[in-house]
Amino acid sequence: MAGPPAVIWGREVEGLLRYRELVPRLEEALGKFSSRDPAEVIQPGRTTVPLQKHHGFMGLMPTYMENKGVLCTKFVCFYKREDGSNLPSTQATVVLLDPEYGNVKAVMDGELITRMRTAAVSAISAKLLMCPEAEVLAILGTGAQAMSHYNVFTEMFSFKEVRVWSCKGQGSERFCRSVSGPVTVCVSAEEAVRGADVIVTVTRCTEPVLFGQWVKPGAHVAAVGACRPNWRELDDVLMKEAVVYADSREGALTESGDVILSGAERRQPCSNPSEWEWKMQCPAQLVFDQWEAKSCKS
Ligand SMILES: NC(=O)c1ccc[n+]([C@@H]2O[C@H](COP(=O)([O-])OP(=O)(O)OC[C@H]3O[C@@H](n4cnc5c(N)ncnc54)[C@H](O)[C@@H]3O)[C@@H](O)[C@H]2O)c1
Ligand SMILES: O=C(O)[C@@H]1CCCCN1
Repeated sequence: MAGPPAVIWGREVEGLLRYRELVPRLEEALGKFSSRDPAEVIQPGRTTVPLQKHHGFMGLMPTYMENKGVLCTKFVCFYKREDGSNLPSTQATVVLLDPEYGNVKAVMDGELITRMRTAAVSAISAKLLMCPEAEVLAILGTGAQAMSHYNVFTEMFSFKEVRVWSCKGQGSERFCRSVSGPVTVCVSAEEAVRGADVIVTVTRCTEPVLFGQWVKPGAHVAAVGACRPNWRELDDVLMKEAVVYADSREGALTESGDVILSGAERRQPCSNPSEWEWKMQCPAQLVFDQWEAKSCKS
């Protein structure tokens, strides 16, 4: 008889997760996911339940890695809070099961896991796609994802300048206090992104905040925030000019408002997966991925 599950919460998760270990594991797992070998990763598109009364959604994100013996799911609730409340916009729990018996082995606080996993995957996309001489990073948004993106991007790369912008300056002060390096706070999204080599969009907005006319050719954009089919962060111009990469084609075509609503041309996947579902990853033990659209303005 299996014992009760381990509960790994809050500070304990914080003490265990390090980008230097997480990033290579994610690279490996996303590569396996792209291979489409069911013994490596089975990860159906997530099921999303609207929580209309609370302006939110619950997503169920199961994954099985047979070869690794990892069976797990994440439950994530995310909200579009308009009331100025301080409640978090994302809460998550990760449940790890024994694939042979089905018993729960561990229950983990998924909030930090979500923050770090998402940012790590964006950083991996930059590692593979950004121009090697990239000097300027711009982050649109100043919330939880903005901070985790700042942390992993500055740990993995040497930018000369990091700029940040948020709607009405919300959270900029807290952002500057919380991160450990220099930041330039910009008064407009345009000011932040003009001339930037890498742009991360991590806002909760539902209309475009990043416009193609501001983005310099060759810039790499990690578009993270618009994770519902009717939410946007990038405008049609940028989407149509960009080469778009996603870790899951199905996910992007089901959940990415930027992909779905822009009418951007879709190429069929080709025999070389790196051209479409490239060597992107999705986590291993911490498996619970979804889509994440990345574009690289050509
Ligand atoms: N793709 C993924 O895997 C993934 C993972 C986690 C979170 N997300 C999404 O990323 C987004 C950011 O997540 P978070 O946890 O940092 O949220 P957060 O609430 O901590 O921060 C949101 C930021 O967006 C800004 N903002 C809100 N409304 C805006 C608007 N209309 N225009 C411009 N900026 C606006 C806020 O000022 C804040 O800086 C959310 O939409 C979330 O659902 C996606
Ligand atoms: O997959 C996730 O963890 C995120 C949480 C927030 C909404 C979008 N998806």
